[in-house]
Amino acid sequence: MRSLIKIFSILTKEQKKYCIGLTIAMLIGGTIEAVGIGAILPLIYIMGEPNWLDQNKNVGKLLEAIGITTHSHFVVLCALCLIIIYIVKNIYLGWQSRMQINFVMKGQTLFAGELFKTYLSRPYIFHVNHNTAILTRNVSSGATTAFAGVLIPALQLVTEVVAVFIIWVMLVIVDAFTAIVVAGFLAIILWLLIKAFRKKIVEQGIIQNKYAGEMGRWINQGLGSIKETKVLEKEAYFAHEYIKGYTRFGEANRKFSLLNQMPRLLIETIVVTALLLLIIIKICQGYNPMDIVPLLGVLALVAFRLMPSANRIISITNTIKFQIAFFDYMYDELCEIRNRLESGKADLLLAEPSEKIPFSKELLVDHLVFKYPEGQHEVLQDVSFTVPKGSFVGVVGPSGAGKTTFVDILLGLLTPTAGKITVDGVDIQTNIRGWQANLSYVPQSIYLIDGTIKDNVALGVAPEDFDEELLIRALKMAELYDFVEELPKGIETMVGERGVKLSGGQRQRIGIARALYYKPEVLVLDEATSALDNETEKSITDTILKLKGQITIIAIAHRVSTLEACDFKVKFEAGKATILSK
Ligand SMILES: Nc1ncnc2c1ncn2[C@@H]1O[C@H](COP(=O)(O)OP(=O)(O)OP(=O)(O)O)[C@@H](O)[C@H]1O
Repeated sequence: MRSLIKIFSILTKEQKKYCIGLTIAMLIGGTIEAVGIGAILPLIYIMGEPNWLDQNKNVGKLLEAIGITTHSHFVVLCALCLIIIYIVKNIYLGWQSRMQINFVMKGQTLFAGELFKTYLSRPYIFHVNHNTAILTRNVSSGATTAFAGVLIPALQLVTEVVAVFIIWVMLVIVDAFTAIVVAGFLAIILWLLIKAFRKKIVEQGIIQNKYAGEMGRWINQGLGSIKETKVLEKEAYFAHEYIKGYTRFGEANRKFSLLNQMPRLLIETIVVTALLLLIIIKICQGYNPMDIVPLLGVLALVAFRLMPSANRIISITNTIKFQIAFFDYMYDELCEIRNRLESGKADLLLAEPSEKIPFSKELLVDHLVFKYPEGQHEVLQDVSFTVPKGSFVGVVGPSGAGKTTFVDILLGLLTPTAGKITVDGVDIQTNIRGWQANLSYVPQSIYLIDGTIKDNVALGVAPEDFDEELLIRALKMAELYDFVEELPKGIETMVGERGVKLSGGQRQRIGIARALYYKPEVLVLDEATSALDNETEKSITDTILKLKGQITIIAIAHRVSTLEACDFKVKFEAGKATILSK
């Protein structure tokens, strides 16, 4: 019940309405199902009673009116009615399944998309602290678990309980006392079994969930660094770690499947044993076996009608319990999505590019302090300097000095612990998107999508906004144009996953072309030319320098040649920054 309320609470108002409609449809479906099962009994009864029409004169008269006078004709009529009941029942159940599948698929698609949006929009520091494999698992399985793993089983549980109740009422009509005693007996067994297995099943759900993430992590790590994996001959290591995770994952699934089978076998054993014990006791008490046949017949009928439903109830309850750990883990995020969808703010999450913050004078780094949430000490301590618009600033310093951290703050990815960066007096933190609209960034390692050169340079640009002239200009500036021109497919050449079909230097130059395509006001380079040979590096630096004065360049670099033309250098060391004139 708690799960049902919880799962219901993640739905939007519209989904709740649909869900209530679906529940009603499922209840009707359950009733029709029960009626379908029950309807066979009267047919069998009538077939065994050749004098039925004589005993029920009123019905007989009615049937006469439609030309049915013999018992055989009456049986044929009943059979035809049953055929119609079954056809109608199954058409209805087919329609109900369609409704159910539509609801699940639409809900899953909506929530999975929103979950991906949620993660994309989380601050950079969230991604620093979260493993991508876990986020991938959440996006791909979170919504499926909520809808197909918990919500639908919960609705099935409700309908199953109602169907059982209807079957039970029908059995009460046949033999009230026996139906009540057997149902009470089955209910106690059911309750005891659900209680006995609950803890173990939840435990296995937690384990399965944990190792699903672990497996993803080892796949990413092994395949993501395939070169190192091969050269260091670590194939066996990654395979072993993955298999270790999969074994635990498989073990949890195996235990769950076993635990899920147990109740069915136990119920059957208990019910059959109880019936047979009853025979033995009655015979020991001196009853004639023939005398106990009628009682046993009814008992067996009640027990065997209710047993499959009892099994289904346990199986559905167990499935929910198995999934509930992951659902609970995802609950807050799913609620957050619901709130966003209901407030109509879903589209604001991935906002359109904002208006640029005007940048006409200077960029001021003002007493900047930064400490990583899980870091031991301040990486930046009271860093201050000014970058006039149009200047070229070199950022230098030993490894681990905080250069990338500074750049990440400048890019609006990290929030300073204290101090600020202002653009013409406006704190960038007050309008990060507006500030980012001025920026282009070339990181140390470029991430290329598995698309064409054009897709990678004009990344995310809609076909109607694509500007070929800008692309050619950017390729020329990044010293890539000649290379691309020689390719049979030119800018339509596929680069392979993460650009595996290109050299390191070509990948780097695509990154530079990508940054230049957007005609930024501020170009931030983090070791952007370090993968290039001296000649190409010089020629790209010269091209970029032609932009000097028009755009502001902030470049982390180690090579003296890259920094030759800079206006001044900022040296980071032990958290402090000092200005070095060229
Ligand atoms: N997520 C993090 N949590 C805690 N500490 C971190 C985190 N990321 C970086 N650091 C620490 O912050 C310090 C500065 O790192 P940063 O990457 O900014 O240095 P860097 O000057 O760019 O080095 P390099 O030239 O080697 O790239 C390092 O001591 C690093 O260990």
